[in-house]
Amino acid sequence: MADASPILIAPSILSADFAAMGEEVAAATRAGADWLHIDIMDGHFVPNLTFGPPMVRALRPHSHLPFDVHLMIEPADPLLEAFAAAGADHIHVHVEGNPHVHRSLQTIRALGKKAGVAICPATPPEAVSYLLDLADVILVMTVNPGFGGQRFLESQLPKIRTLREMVTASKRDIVIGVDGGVDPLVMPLAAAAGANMFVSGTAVFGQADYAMAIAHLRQAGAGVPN
Ligand SMILES: O=C(CO)[C@@H](O)[C@H](O)COP(=O)(O)O
Ligand SMILES: [Fe+2]
Repeated sequence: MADASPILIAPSILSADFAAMGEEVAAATRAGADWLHIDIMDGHFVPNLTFGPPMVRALRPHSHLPFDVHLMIEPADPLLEAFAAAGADHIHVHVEGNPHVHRSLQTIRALGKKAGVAICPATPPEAVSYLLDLADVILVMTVNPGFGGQRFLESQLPKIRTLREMVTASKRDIVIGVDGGVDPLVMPLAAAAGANMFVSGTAVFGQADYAMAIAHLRQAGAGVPN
């Protein structure tokens, strides 16, 4: 998961134009995104519905960037193979709602993909402590999952700090991502707490100039000691 850039920006297509998704993905790619974040919602684990593997497959030709697929579905296991086959590069499974999440991560890795574990605001950081041997990414939800455009929960900053300490102690190269309400004001706070991947929907796709929006986020998080 090593990257030349210490800061990874992953625009979330949840805030893109659903009627022009292929072009939106291509535009975010041209604009300098590092990963593309794809939110999968099932109307059960979260109170909203988005799309499934066919959308991931349809978008695949529109970008060479890693597809970062955030599964807000319960259960996730029956669909891991389908998302991998559709073109997902990283697959995040929630610790909540997936009692055998360690096995889910094993499955994702066996499929040749990066394994991510996502953690909701009300879940303590210790919930991922027995997953550090497998996780490539920890995705810290900084809003309650289900919708874009919510306010960043500053209550999650101590959790990010704790997770950074846990990752350092594990001696594994695990990306810590933040997802929800990320904008240029939030960037230095989350980066200082130890995040190095930043999902942003509204602050990218809600702007007229995606390249400027991504550059602004990157700049705001750069050079922050953690
Ligand atoms: O997973 C989710 C929401 O559940 C996120 O990926 C959102 O799509 C982020 O959108 P903004 O908060 O940046 O608008
Ligand atoms: Fe997400």
